[in-house]
Amino acid sequence: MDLNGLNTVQKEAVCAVDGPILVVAGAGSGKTRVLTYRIANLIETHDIFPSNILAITFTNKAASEMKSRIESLVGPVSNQMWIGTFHSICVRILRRDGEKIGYGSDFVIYDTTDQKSALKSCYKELNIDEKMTPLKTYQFKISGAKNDMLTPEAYEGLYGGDFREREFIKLYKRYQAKLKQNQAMDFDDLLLKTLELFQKHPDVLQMYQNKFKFIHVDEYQDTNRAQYELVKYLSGRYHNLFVVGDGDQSIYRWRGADIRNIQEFEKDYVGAKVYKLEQNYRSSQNILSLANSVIKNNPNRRDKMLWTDAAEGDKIQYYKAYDEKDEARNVIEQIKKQIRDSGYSLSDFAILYRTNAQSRAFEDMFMLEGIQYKVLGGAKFYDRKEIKDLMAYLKLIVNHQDDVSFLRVINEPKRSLGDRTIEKIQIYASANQMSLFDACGHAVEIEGISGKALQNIQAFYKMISGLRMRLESEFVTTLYDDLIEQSGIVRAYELEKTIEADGRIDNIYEFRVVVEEFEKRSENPNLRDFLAETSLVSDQDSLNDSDDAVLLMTIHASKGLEFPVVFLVGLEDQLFPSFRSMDDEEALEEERRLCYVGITRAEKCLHVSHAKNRNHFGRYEARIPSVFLKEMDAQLMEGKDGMPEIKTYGDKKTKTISFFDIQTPKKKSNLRSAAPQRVKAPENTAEHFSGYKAGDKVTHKTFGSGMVVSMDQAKDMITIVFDAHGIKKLSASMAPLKTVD
Ligand SMILES: Nc1ncnc2c1ncn2[C@@H]1O[C@H](COP(=O)(O)OP(=O)(O)OP(=O)(O)O)[C@@H](O)[C@H]1O
Ligand SMILES: [Mg+2]
Repeated sequence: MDLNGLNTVQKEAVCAVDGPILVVAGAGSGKTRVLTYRIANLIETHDIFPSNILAITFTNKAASEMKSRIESLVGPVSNQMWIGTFHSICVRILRRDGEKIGYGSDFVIYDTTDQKSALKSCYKELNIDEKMTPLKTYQFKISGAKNDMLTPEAYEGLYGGDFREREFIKLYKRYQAKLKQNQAMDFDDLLLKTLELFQKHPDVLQMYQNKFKFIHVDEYQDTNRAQYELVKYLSGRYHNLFVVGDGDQSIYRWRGADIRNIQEFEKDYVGAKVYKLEQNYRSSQNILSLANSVIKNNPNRRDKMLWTDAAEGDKIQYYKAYDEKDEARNVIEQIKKQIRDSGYSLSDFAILYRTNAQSRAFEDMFMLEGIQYKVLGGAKFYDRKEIKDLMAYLKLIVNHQDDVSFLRVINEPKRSLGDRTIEKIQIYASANQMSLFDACGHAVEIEGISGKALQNIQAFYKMISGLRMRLESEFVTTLYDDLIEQSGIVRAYELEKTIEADGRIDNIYEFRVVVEEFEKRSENPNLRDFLAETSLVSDQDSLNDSDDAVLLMTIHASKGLEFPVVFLVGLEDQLFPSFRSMDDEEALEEERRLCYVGITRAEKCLHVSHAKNRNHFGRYEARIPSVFLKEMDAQLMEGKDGMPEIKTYGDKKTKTISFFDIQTPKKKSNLRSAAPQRVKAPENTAEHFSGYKAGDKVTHKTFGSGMVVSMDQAKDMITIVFDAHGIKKLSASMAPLKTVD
């Protein structure tokens, strides 16, 4: 096997075969690359069967990237290997063997929204007031208990105490019972139930221990207790466990991740070999030094040497914005400038922020300018109402027991069924111990349901049962098409005749593309697997590599990824670090690690910014720059737009001057340029404009056909009136426009 793409230590780690192995190293040092090569090497050089290999990654995207890299190294035999996230591996195990602990292979997976609806009905049944205890509070508490592997009973044993704890325990028990009754599991359950299966059925565990002779885990620093145990169980026989990670990038403490798992690996796995990688291949020297100037403020960390062969590179670009709109405006100006001056394309840029809500200011500005962008995670595709509805339909087709999905779609689109009618179905179902859907099969017997309501319920029952009968024999796309047709969901939106409804119809067809793609890539496509896969779509997964668009995502979602140019925005106290962490030392350290992750995503160029004012939940507030910004080594940075240039102060004597000490300079003459720096129009802009003139007919990728109204060369702006979307001002050089003859 060709190991030329590796340095000496990387090679040693790749070639180590037996026993527990830990690779610890800073960001961008090739940990994921080593893990990938090692798997290929096991197959190629040591003739290990791919079916004896397990690789656990942090996101589905990382899994599919690894799959294709391994496939390119060893060919299609790689298909027999298990690669996936903890959750998807557990789904696979439970689909095969879950019946031993009382789950049919058709169990459904509840995402956070389903989880909330289930909780909501538990609240109702137990008379818990949502105003006193928001759903989120107990949802979080349940997840916390599960991450610590505490069942309701175990939790009760530990914290039986006061009224609120007793209320919580009651709720936790009811919630678990409800899930069981619906043949459903939430994300945390997937891990717990797998562990339960292994504990109760040693023969099943043994089978998997024998199968997975070689086990790999990427991003090991972010494993929680349950994940740690799972790995421990699976590797219990052969002890061939290969994990890679970086303590400085542990950013999921709030989800129960325990940094000690990596710190104590050598104790947990006796005889473990440890490799440390020190060369960074991702970032320029300036970016690395900046990352170090921040992370070194965390006490209790192992200091790592991280160096690079790469040149110093560009200075870090700093921008103090007036408010969040100005921050977004600056980002777009910089993107345009770098595209013109340095030949980058849109997909080379990523905007990273602390909270999802920050994306809006950027989205608005991108839309205004007609620049393609993509938001990873957040309230995008899979969170949309119509997609949730369709998922619920599909879930109900697969699993009739699923009351949560039933309630979501029974009256969607409207079937003239009032709350009273639904209540009657609920009463009948619970009296006869059947699911709500099954109760619909007995609708004639239900007191008080007759006429139109009865007909509609029966039609609904017939439709879902009919689709279910064809589950095994039909293409998933055919089922999907028939569902749309028979449920009347599109027709109902068509009747609304609003732009919003049109958008929803578009999404429903967009979702069909998702189904179709699934069908193309799976060996044995079926609806159950489709649902399992889509329920697990994590933040990173809506990313489609081929599209040329600027990427927007939270720093959490950017883990493991890399981009030529990164904008780290919103560096303000209370936002980043988040307000929750301000008085909690450990939480603040976690935020600092998050900042380290953000900085180290950048390859060539990093921009950091903060706003002096920000609209925060509808209030306009003055903001204080982030403590992390103060920690960043000022000498590596370059100011802009009215800010003093940091470089001017970069002589040796003033080396320790903090970035913020120099914001109000005494001597003006020290400033290199205090005047706002205008982006110089590049030589060839005229050509862009000479391409268009007022009256030209054009087409735009998103807005369709339209006519040029006017142009402003200095601002790189072109105004177009679109047939279907009205007047838009777009960037002349970047908007995806074509002239029509
Ligand atoms: N020996 C090498 N020669 C050339 N490029 C390398 C080498 N090792 C790693 N790289 C490249 O460096 C970049 C970072 O590697 P990789 O993503 O594996 O790092 P990582 O340690 O997993 O980072 P992170 O901590 O962010 O997950 C990738 O583009 C990878 O292809
Ligand atoms: Mg990695």
